[in-house]
Amino acid sequence: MALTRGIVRLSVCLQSSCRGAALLHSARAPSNPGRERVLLSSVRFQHSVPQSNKCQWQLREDCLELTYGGLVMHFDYVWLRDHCRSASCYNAKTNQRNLDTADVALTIRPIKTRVDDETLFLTWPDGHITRYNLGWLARNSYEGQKQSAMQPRILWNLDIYTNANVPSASWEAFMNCGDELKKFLHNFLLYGIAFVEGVPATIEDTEDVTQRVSLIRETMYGRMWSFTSDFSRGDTAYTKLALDRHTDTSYFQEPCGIQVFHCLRHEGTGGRTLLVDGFHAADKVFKQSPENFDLLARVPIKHEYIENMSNHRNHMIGIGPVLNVYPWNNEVYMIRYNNYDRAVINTVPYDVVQRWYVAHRELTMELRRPENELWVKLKPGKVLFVDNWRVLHGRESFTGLRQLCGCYLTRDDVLNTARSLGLQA
Ligand SMILES: C[N+](C)(C)CCCC[C@H](N)C(=O)O
Ligand SMILES: O=C(O)CCC(=O)C(=O)O
Ligand SMILES: [Fe+2]
Repeated sequence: MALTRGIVRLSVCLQSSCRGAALLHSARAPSNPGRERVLLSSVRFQHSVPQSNKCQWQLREDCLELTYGGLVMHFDYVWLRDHCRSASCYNAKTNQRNLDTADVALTIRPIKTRVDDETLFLTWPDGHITRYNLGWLARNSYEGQKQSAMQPRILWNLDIYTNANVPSASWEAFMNCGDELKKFLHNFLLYGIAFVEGVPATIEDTEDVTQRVSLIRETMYGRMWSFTSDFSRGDTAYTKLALDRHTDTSYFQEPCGIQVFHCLRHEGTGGRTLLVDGFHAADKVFKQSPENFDLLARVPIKHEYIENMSNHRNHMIGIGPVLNVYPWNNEVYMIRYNNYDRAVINTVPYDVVQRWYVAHRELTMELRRPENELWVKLKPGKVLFVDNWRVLHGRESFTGLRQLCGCYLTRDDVLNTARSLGLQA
């Protein structure tokens, strides 16, 4: 009877591992190496008392299987010893591990196990007792992580973004009030773009705005940069030409996380900014052709920046797939897409190259659908933050004098600020 229940639960678990296409899961159904062992196992499930309690557990040969809150979880025994949060194993003041993991026998198993209410108690061979809150285990289990997104997002096209009526932050409130900053970051995390309005049109004031959110990521373009179409640098950005949608610094091993733009002046025509949600396009590819999604997530692609100006010489190379996904849930966390800066493809054989071009074409078609394009004219006062790991930007060609200032931000520091305000990031 208990064994039958175990099998039923396992099949539920197998199904649930395929859920969540919104996370951009790959088509490949995860294999479950534990399945056969459960079918052969004759170990009985233990119920925590009372019987009606939602927790069940059994000590299997190679792991502790725990069913709690509708989730079947498997914990390796060394893991259970290693993550002990007792005062001697873990310093709660610094949130650092004290225990030396290398001291744990790789064959360790608890000599006594019990569950009461919300706590799992494990007694180890040396008498040490580890306590785990069941909710903590559920949140920190592989099975739990697999089902949830690291970062909740709203994937958008023009309609979705327009209908959401996302407010811009207003400069005064943004600079002085934590709540306005929190709302701004909340929107930024959801949509990958956010605006602050009413900012004085100077480089200094733009810098002050960014300092509310993060440290600046200095690059070979400088800390705060300000540029016009004077071809002072060896890149198309420094001309009046149109730029198709792209992410910046794809030629860095870690592309810049966030880009800030503030148009300080424009006396002329054109020059609108184009924004496209790269994750929305990736999600479409995933749903239409998982094999293409897989290629974009696996084939390593080089991007390169070679600048040979008299006063600026740079050679940058970055390598990584177009879509970077978390392997445990296939959630996309970074898109690297810049057809201008993409370097020679020489990391895969020709037949993979052929399939990769097909996949790249499908993604490009999605990125180019007019209904996915958001066009905005940046005006003095309006500062735009773009998640450069998610939202592609471009610009219309223009005439006249156009001066744009801005900077890149360190992603870690933006997320750090968001977390410190209580946001999930
Ligand atoms: C923003 N700023 C003008 C400083 C740099 C422009 C960098 C342009 C480069 N092709 C890239 O996409 O990374
Ligand atoms: O001129 C613009 O609006 C943006 C140019 C660009 O893509 C960049 O500076 O990264
Ligand atoms: Fe750019």
